[in-house]
This record gives sequence, C-alpha cells and structure tokens, in this order.
Amino acid sequence: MSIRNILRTVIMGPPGSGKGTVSGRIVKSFGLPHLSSGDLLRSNIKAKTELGLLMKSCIDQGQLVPDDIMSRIILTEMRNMDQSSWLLDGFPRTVAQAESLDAVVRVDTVINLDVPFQTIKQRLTSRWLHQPSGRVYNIDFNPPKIAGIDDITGEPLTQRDDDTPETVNKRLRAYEYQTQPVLEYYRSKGLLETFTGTETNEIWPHVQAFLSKKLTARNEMVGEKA
Ligand SMILES: Nc1nc2c(ncn2[C@@H]2O[C@H](COP(=O)(O)OP(=O)(O)O)[C@@H](O)[C@H]2O)c(=O)[nH]1
Ligand SMILES: Nc1ncnc2c1ncn2[C@@H]1O[C@H](COP(=O)(O)OP(=O)(O)O)[C@@H](O)[C@H]1O
Repeated sequence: MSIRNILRTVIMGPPGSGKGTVSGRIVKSFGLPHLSSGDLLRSNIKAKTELGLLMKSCIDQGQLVPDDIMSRIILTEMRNMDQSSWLLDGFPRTVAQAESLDAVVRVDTVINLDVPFQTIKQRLTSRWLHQPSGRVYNIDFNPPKIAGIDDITGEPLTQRDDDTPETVNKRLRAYEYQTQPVLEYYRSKGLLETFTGTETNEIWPHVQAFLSKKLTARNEMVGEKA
C-alpha cells in the first residue's frame, strides 16, 4: 500500500456481529493489515504466556480484560507492525481505550456493525475457529469443506470457550455498558459509519463501497497537495 492511501480504520460491533468475517473481506479487497485484540489474547493463552494465563479467566467469564493491560498489548503490537494503514478489530472497547489510542495515533474512520442481539446469539454457538490464522467458520453460514478442518491448512478447528450461551449473554451486557459509549465517542468526532443488517452478505457491499470511496477521496486530497 502506498503512502497515498493511508487509512486507519477501526471496526466495531457486538460480539458475533461479523467483525472478523468483514475484516477478512477488507483484508482481501484492500490489503489493510488486520490486528484483532481477541486473536492476540487467544494466541497468548495458547502460548501459555504469563499474560495469557492471567487473562484467560476474565475472557472465559465474559468480562473485558483491564484497560491498562489491553491498551499496552495493542499499542505495542501496533508499533511492531510498522505500517501506516491498518484495520483494528476489537479495540477500543471502552472510552478509556479509545482515549489511549487517540493519544498516540489518528483514527480516520470507524465502521460500526449494527446487528441485532437475537441474530448474534444464534450464530455464536455454531462458530468454529482456526486459531493460528483467526479464520472463522460457521456451521450454517460458511461451513468448512470438511467438518472440523481448516480449508487452507488442513489443521483442526476449535470452538471458543467463551461461546457458550451463558457467557455470550455476559459479553453482550459488557458490550452494552462498556462499549456502546465508545460509539458515542466516535460519533461526536464525526468518525462513525454505521451499517445495519442481519446478514454479512447484505452489509458487506455497503462497507466495501464506503471504504472504496474513502480511499479515492484520500488519494484525491493527496493528489491536490502534490
Ligand atoms: N448465519 C450467519 N452467520 C454469520 C454471518 N456473518 C458471520 N457469521 C458467523 O457468525 C460468527 C461470528 O462472526 P465473527 O466474524 O466471528 O464475529 P465477531 O465476533 O464480531 O468477530 C462466525 O461463526 C461467522 O462465521 C451471517 O451473515 N449469517
Ligand atoms: N479491547 C478489549 N478490551 C478488553 N477485553 C478485550 C478486548 N478485546 C478482546 N477482549 C477480551 O477478549 C474476548 C474475546 O474478544 P473478541 O475475540 O474480540 O470477541 P468477539 O469476536 O466475540 O467480539 C472479549 O470477550 C474480552 O474478554
């Protein structure tokens, strides 16, 4: 990606709204490097790092991990990425996290996936994950070619410990109380773009068109200045 089309995008939405699925499509269409806070935490848990073990009980109980720890992990990872454009998925999830991000970098746009809670609950119990890559499947929506096996690597898929109906309810409550205020935070800055629907395939063309327009507008602005 050239300097002409720098785009720093955050993708938000309740658990199961399709952030990972839409992020995969954004990566494919626009080549933005993708950083997912959930994937990062899960790889720490899998590697049994001190931090991962500490965070596992929080995640399994459907609670957010503490702001200072989460902000430190993400901001360190972003520095390591050494990329001017990115797609941030799952962070920020609290106003304090949004402020810590603002303190170090400018966000250009925030994509908000507005999917009803009822739709989400049905999806999460049939979510399957290829953990090393973050590739996500669903028995009803995008099943793997062979049940329980990742299409690309042939490695086994797993289900997330926090995708049980009880924990999903807790995560949705945490979203309401802690994350919805972040939507207001970005709305007041004029950065929030909301996409409402119950199907990713309906939402995606709108997200794609929005990002294409955004990148074209930024190219023209840079072109005018050159
Ligand atoms: N039925 C159905 N499932 C979907 C749709 N979009 C995504 N999913 C599945 O729903 C689950 C949650 O999606 P994911 O992208 O992981 O959401 P995230 O938690 O917001 O990152 C996964 O199993 C997806 O494969 C959809 O439009 N319909
Ligand atoms: N920015 C964050 N702040 C605090 N906790 C987080 C953050 N991102 C992820 N987590 C923890 O990891 C869990 C899984 O996150 P994620 O994979 O993004 O969930 P989902 O895909 O269901 O939205 C969250 O329920 C929370 O416990």
